[in-house]
Amino acid sequence: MSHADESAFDRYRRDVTRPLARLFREYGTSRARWLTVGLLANLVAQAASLLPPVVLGTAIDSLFGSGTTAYTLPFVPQSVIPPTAEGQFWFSAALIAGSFVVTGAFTWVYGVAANQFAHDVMHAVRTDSFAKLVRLDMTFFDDKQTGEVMAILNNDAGNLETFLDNALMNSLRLVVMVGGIAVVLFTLNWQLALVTLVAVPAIVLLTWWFMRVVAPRYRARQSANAGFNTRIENGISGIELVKTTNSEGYERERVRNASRSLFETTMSVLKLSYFYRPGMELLAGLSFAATFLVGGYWLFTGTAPGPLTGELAVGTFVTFIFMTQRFVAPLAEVSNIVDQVQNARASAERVFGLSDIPVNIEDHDDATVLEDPRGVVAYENVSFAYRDVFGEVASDPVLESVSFETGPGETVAVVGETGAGKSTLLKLLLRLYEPTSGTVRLDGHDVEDLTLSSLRDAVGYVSQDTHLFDGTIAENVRYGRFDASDEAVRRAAKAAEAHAFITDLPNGYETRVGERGVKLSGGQRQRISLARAVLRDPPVLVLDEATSAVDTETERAIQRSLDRLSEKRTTLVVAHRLSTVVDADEILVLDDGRVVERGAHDELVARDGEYAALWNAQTGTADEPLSEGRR
Ligand SMILES: Nc1ncnc2c1ncn2[C@@H]1O[C@H](COP(=O)(O)OP(=O)(O)OP(=O)(O)O)[C@@H](O)[C@H]1O
Repeated sequence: MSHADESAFDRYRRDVTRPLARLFREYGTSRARWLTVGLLANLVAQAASLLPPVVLGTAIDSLFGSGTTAYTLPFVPQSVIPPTAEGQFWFSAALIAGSFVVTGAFTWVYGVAANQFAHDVMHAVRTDSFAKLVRLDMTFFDDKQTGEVMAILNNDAGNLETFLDNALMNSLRLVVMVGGIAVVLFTLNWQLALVTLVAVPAIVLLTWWFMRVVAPRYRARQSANAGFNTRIENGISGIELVKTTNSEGYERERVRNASRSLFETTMSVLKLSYFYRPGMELLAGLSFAATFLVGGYWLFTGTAPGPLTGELAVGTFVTFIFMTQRFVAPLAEVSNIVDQVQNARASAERVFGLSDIPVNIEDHDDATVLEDPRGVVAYENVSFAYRDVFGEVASDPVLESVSFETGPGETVAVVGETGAGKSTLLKLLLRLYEPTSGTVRLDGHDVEDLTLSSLRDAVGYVSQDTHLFDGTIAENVRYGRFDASDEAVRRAAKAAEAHAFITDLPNGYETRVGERGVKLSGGQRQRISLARAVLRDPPVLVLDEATSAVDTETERAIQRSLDRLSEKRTTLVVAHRLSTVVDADEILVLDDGRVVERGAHDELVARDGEYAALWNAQTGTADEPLSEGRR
């Protein structure tokens, strides 16, 4: 049974190095303008917000009360400061108001730029991930890890966005705040600054420890989340089976287990946060208390405490107190930032894990575009075994040395017991999988040497699983030939014996099907799929049990129109109902991946072998000795 812990993502994700750096490299550099504007605006906004406490401190010492100290501001040339006390007062007021205006304006700029950057990156990540997804080999989808895929496109993209939008800007704010405050405080009074900032190394150490310990726990939580999604997705898509087999309890239990694992992994992250968050707040608070204690004592007694020397002005102390408070708020945010960074790291690993899964079935560099395909199909000694996503053989041989040839106007039917390899044989022509040995040719070209689009354009394929997209009937028939005219859609539907039932629907061809529309029967769905293939007017038609769900009469009608259609076409069919293949030019009887008999219907019946037994069983014409001989 597949489980999120063993998925293809995990294998490739493990090898992703420095995922966040890669995110910037692959997505950030081309959008560097927004990022730079955002970062610079953030820098200016934060720097401006540090000004008011400094101005206040200076004003207290030089303008208010008995203040006699000269009016000076760090980094401000004396020449721009007015000479009179009144001028200095208005200057201070203007600086304070101005700094708020600058902070407001630049916060707006940085908000716009950061949002633009983050959402643009996310848009690219989402679309790239989906583009990669549809390129992946079928083997990937055979694993049914769709829940995990959805998690990448939803959760992971969201986590990265929070990181790019929030965490990135908040960490810059933190660096500017702590760095800017440190510079100002050291300029004002380096001794008291040492007291205020003594907690910083401890804060750095605590954060470093937290990030190291929490990282694997985040990864486990993300895996558990994906596993939970997969579980839900599987349960819902198989709901009919769940109900008809009374398995609601079983499914509930499986979802409960997946949810418990999500709960436990989340708690294991939170348990660490319980220590980290209060630890940070405590350290930041201690730094505030130490500043108040040492600075307050210094002012109160008028002498520098302990080894400290010199004087402390009241205004400087006020600036220190304000600044220390400014410094507590961003520090308390560190835990959020760490949270977002860890989430984003795990998400980026998964996004790049997906992007690193190799695609084996794609156009070779020198692939040929098949022009004017005729439809000559040849299988030469084709053997095949299914492989897993990692390219390792995952099944016993499914096909062994199968050879046949066919061309325009001919029909080859493949029959045999269930699991004999019939569908697999047809899928190799579309290069959904590649043979382990031997060659499949179309018009003399190895299908592996053709471009996938020209190959698949030349082959109309109706599979056992008929899929209809949410949309109108006409849109569904048109799928793959999006520019087909209404008239062409009707003609195709008529050929597939679908026209009559479609026109009976409330809105005819414009009736919506799927999630929000009319539900169709299995036979109706098959006929729409068939119309879709017919509309594409390909030289090769591959029909895998394409009429198995329609009644015999409709099947005959379809057969007649297909016969007309297949006059110039090459047709490969898989059918369980042998009555539909009696007219085939050649019938291949597959048994356990080998062609055990081949020939036209009459020859095969006369040969009295495997095919004759199947035929007799289906038509009920078996005479006793034959059927006994078969047993
Ligand atoms: N995606 C897959 N991965 C691994 N094994 C597979 C896969 N699809 C099919 N098989 C195996 O390959 C064998 C042939 O399957 P295939 O679907 O070709 O048989 P079939 O003759 O078309 O059967 P049916 O008549 O039931 O449709 C089976 O044993 C099946 O279990």
